[in-house]
Amino acid sequence: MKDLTMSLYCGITRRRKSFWCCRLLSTYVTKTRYLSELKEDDDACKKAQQTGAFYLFHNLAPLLQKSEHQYLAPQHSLLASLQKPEMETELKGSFIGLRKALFQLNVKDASLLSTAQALLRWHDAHQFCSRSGQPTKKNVAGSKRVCPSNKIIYYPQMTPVVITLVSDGTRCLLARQSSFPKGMYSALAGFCDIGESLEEAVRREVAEEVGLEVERLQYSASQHWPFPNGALMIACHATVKPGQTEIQVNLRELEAAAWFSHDEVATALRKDNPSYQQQNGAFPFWLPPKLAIAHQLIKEWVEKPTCSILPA
Ligand SMILES: NC(=O)C1=CN([C@@H]2O[C@H](COP(=O)(O)OP(=O)(O)OC[C@H]3O[C@@H](n4cnc5c(N)ncnc54)[C@H](OP(=O)(O)O)[C@@H]3O)[C@@H](O)[C@H]2O)C=CC1
Ligand SMILES: [Mg+2]
Repeated sequence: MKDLTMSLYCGITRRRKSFWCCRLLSTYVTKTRYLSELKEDDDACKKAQQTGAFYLFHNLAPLLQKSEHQYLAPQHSLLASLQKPEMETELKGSFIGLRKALFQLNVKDASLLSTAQALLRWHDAHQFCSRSGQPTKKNVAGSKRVCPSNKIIYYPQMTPVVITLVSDGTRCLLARQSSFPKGMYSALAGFCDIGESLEEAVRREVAEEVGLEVERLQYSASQHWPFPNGALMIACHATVKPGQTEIQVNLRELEAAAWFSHDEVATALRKDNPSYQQQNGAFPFWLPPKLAIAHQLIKEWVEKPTCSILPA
């Protein structure tokens, strides 16, 4: 049972009724302030847990129910202690790896489960103070851990990753790693180095991976991404100078990279993930699923390939 209780993640969805202010606040502001209060106030958080809704995890795998071609993520109120098999039988579901299920969940559940898993993984990896070596203690909300001997507070950390769709004005550059599913190409991604700005990370990653110099870039959006250990994906469009488009693939990082025409990309975007192999043994070209920010970047480019981009 220890595993299950350790892995409970509190996703409180019901608002406290007694919360009021002098002026009328929007639902979003009220909810945000309530959640912020729960992070600071252990007693309020314990109280909220009595009426809150929970996702269940076991060894970082959420409890899900299979329904046709999708997974459902049921929420539960506080549960009696049960062993894993009884829990699965009782709740008519099973604990399934997030990597397997993520693309078959609705957007809200996928986002909450990814956040919950990242938080659980961080707690699991920060059981001890790196200064004193003593066990750290988590607050009730799970928003921080404190070392009782020297009072150092540890907050959950995120790793920034840049993801860039490079264009030469008419084509876009897509690449694949050998670990990607067969035939899938994506935008260039890379972890930010310590001390780097977002712009510097984009320029370095593009130079390292495909040997090109970025001339202009434009921020698009960001996304929390649960794999491999949770990252903040920061997505940008970038252009290279016309006439300086010869790719030199860094084979230590990528299996292949190539320029793709607007038509090729627009056609691939309309297709689902093809799992079949063609007669010549090759796999058809396809793109990351809708939930991935790479898909959003590529879709934006297809819809507006010549959007104005700022100097890098
Ligand atoms: N949501 C989306 O649409 C997409 C998300 N991604 C995600 O972006 C992430 C980064 O892309 P990727 O091309 O692999 O990154 P990189 O190009 O930076 O290469 C990864 C390598 O960098 C090293 N590295 C440096 N810093 C870190 C760190 N903080 N954590 C882990 N490894 C680090 C590791 O090398 P070593 O093992 O030798 O130490 C690792 O194998 C991936 O985790 C991937 O899941 C990628 C594409 C699309
Ligand atoms: Mg990379």
